[in-house]
Amino acid sequence: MKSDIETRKDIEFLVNSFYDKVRRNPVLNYIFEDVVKVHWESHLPRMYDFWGSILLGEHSFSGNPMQKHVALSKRTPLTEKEFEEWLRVFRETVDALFEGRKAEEAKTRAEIIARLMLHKIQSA
Ligand code: HEM
Repeated sequence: MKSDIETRKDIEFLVNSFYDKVRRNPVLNYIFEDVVKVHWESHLPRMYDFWGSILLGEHSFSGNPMQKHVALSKRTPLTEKEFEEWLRVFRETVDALFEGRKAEEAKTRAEIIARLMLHKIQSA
């Protein structure tokens, strides 16, 4: 049986596994590699902090993801298609690795945030 997301190590495993898949994903990869040329060494720790704050109450993340993604959408299309694919890969990653209340919460929170982001992008 799989266990739930409980520790910072679990968060790191989830985030690393998710972005391993994103980096092999034809819909999403070019945004990270070609449009933004993401520095993975700094992006991944920010994402550990983001999810650690949401799921473990860490208070380690400070930033403005909404504003960042609105700005990103001016450089490359971020539509329902990209968000659906992001969520599909995220759900698939969570379900492959974890099971439990926090795992469910991760998927629900991702969906709520994605919906809000898309709404902000469409009304920007
Ligand atoms: C179409 C879907 C998405 C794409 C293509 C995308 C892409 C990106 C990119 C390229 C960055 C910038 C990395 C950098 O500058 O180093 C970023 C940052 C980030 N993304 Fe997304 N993202 C998507 C959806 C989401 C969703 C749904 C969430 C939350 C559930 C999220 C959370 C974040 C956070 C927290 C950051 C860091 C912001 C910061 O550094 O202040 N993203 N994303």
